[in-house]
Amino acid sequence: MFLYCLDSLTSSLYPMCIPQSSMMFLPPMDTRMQLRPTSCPAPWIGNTEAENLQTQFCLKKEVLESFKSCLSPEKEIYIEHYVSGWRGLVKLLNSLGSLFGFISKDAVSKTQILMNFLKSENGPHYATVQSMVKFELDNKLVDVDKKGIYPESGCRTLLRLHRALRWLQLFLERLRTSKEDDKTSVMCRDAYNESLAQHHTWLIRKSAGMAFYGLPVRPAFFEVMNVGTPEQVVDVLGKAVPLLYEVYQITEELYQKHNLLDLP
Ligand SMILES: CCCCCCCC/C=C\CCCCCCCC(=O)N[C@@H](COP(=O)(O)O)[C@H](O)/C=C/CCCCCCCCCCCCC
Repeated sequence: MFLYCLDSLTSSLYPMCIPQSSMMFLPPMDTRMQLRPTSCPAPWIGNTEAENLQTQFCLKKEVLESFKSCLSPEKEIYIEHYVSGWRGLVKLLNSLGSLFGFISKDAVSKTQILMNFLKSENGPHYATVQSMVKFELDNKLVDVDKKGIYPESGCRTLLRLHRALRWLQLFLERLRTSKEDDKTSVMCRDAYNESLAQHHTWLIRKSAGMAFYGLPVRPAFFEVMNVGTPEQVVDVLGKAVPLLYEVYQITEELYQKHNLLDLP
């Protein structure tokens, strides 16, 4: 069945395809059709009033630039810019509607944990992923032997985002090479099954699976990215995907070297 959803950024209607069998999982129609005014953000977006104002999202400025700046010439990863890239993505996610609220909340809580470390007295140790790993390992602040004593360590928190980065990279690559009629929900689901899903519980997998049906169709999705024509979107994605892959690979190798890839 086709539903027409009000896009909170463009205030236009976009169609999304939802199978009849999934309708029972969706929020009531009045919630789905609600127009969220730009001055009335979801409550989990940012830290300050200013941050919370939902200005128009720009993929290049808010995601690509942040992930670009997060790599130092020595290939260290600056946590501040890494987090800022995720916050840009969360902004985009929030603009897609309340169906994605549970995903957005989790991403915000993870970025907040890392920001809190950065702002703490140990902040300088959290400047880069490399320095954070060294600091937490040297001071035994990580559950390397799987005890679950440090459920909010920086290493464990970043690992969750790191796994999500793999999903993002796979999803964007599918989006980049897709055709106009290809389904975003299928691209998203396939990328998810290939990456994050194996780390999630049954309930999260089912909820995520339902949420994917609420994704806008490809042309509407491209519009939300606010990059320009479909050709320009494809061009930007062509730059974003290798960049995300590089950040992912650096983290993956670092975590592998220190046996941190299975932190509970
Ligand atoms: C340029 C276009 C980009 C497309 C838009 C992308 C927007 C993505 C924004 C945020 C992505 C969400 C990142 C989610 C981080 C999830 C971390 C995680 O795995 N958390 C789980 C484990 O944490 P702990 O319990 O061990 O602390 C947690 O259980 C998860 C809860 C929420 C569900 C996460 C489902 C993730 C689905 C993949 C993202 C789908 C987004 C679809 C929108 C395009």
